[in-house]
Amino acid sequence: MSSRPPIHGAATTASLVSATLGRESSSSNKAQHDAAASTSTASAANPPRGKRIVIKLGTSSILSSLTNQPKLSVLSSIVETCAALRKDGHSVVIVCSGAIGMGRLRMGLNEKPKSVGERQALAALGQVRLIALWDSLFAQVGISVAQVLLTRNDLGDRPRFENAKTTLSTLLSLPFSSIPIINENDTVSVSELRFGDNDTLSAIAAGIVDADYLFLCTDVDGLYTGNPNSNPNARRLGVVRNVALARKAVSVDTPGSNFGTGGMQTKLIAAELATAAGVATVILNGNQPTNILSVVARGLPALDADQRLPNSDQGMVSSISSLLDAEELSKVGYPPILDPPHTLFLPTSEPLAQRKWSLLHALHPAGTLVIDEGAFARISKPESGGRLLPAGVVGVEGTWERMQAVRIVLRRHRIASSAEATGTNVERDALHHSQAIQESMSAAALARRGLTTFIKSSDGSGATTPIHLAGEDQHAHLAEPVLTRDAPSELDWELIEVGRGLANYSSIESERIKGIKSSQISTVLGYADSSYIVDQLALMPTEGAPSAHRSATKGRG
Ligand SMILES: N[C@@H](CCC(=O)OP(=O)(O)O)C(=O)O
Repeated sequence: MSSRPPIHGAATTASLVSATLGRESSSSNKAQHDAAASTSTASAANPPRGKRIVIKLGTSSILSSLTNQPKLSVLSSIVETCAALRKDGHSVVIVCSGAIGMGRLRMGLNEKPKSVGERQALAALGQVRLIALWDSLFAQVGISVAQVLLTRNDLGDRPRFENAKTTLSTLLSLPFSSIPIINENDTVSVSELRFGDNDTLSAIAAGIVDADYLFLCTDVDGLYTGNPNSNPNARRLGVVRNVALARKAVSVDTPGSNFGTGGMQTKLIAAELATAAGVATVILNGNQPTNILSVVARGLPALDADQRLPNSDQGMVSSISSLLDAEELSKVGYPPILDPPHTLFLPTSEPLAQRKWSLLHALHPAGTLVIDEGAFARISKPESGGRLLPAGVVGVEGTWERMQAVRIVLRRHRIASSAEATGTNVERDALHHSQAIQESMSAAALARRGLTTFIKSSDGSGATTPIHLAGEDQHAHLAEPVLTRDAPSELDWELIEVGRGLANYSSIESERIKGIKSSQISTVLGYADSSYIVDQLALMPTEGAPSAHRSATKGRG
């Protein structure tokens, strides 16, 4: 992730920081690097850097489902926990739900709001109470809080994303050194522009502030394979190294709360987003917030790089367990059963750079550019520089202005998807020369993702021949492979999201320049601000992954 401004918390003490640092090694993860730097070089000139910690509090952590009243003792404990973290040099951001619940409490309503208007009105009535409560509690320990309300739209383009980042960084730095308290701006969020749950919002906030830890506080002790209240065989996951694989071990029957909108599914999505940004993510019980201190003090297991999973392996690794087992943990001096109880998701060993992570996960895409296979082959090459020419664009969907984020969706033969699914065979009756060009481009793109494309004989013998990739470069100059057979029917195509980027042209302009050469842009539009239709393009770590953003649908050609 990118560099950050220095953190100025309260005066640091040796206690928790040194306990944390002492456990960590020179493993590849960001937190460990930071910690190692702190232990070895701490001096007045180079003060130890505390952790940046995001704490997400669900409605169930704030309000009692029995009395509907604020859990004052829990809230006070959160305040004491945050004060202790800051005293030890860490900085804290809170993402707090509960505006609608507080609004219901204020207005004496037992029922959940039915209409959007009611929800928005209750959020407006409740948010003021919520922040007033926090303000008065934190004032007791001399800490200033700052209210930050965000919508998806506020993170819709790079300038607004950077604004949010600057505001949060400034709030955490001197002379402010405050605790930002973030919530979704429910009063103006409409359904398609909502985060919907604060788990996702907290993961995005953790990525924005370049956090070391994200704590997802909920009403159970961690992530269980089933509902521990009804299933005696449900067990809590300990240290998870791959969220996508862990998801498979978890039943949909995991508990959520009555008050909130999230559940374990949204926590898994949040963990996936945050760990991809290099943020260790912890699910624990919000009724014992002081447990956060112990988890931060213990630090992360000191693993070698090969014991961790890189981001690009999400969903594709079967040989390594998604969980660290007791033996692996004891080897690195880590308890096999986590006490206090929680589930720890390790950050990926190769966190995405923040620019790429924000494009893939944080910026809200305003629309879609559909590209052909030739264009996909070109943008898959490092030398493409993350830029897309208009020539390879075959479709424009949605409405956007310049510099807004857009999805890049590959339109490819449905047949090619079987290559991805099986990793081996493509059935094909015959290949015309021009089709072979297109196949080789597609095969090359798949090969760069570790997949091989084969031609399977149609004589029933089952013989397969790998597509030879040597010719790929000699065809790379072709702007658009030419098909000699009839255009495929719409059933022959499938659409799959392969990345995201920032649009250099609005959707209206993009519609006019799609499929043309860059040299023709000024003729068509009367001006040409860029030869590329998209800049700063980020491809998904593996094709179409992560699953939360996967969009594989059959569509029109
Ligand atoms: N923004 C909403 C929170 C949405 C919500 O319920 O989230 P959560 O309790 O975390 O599942 C509110 O403040 O009421």
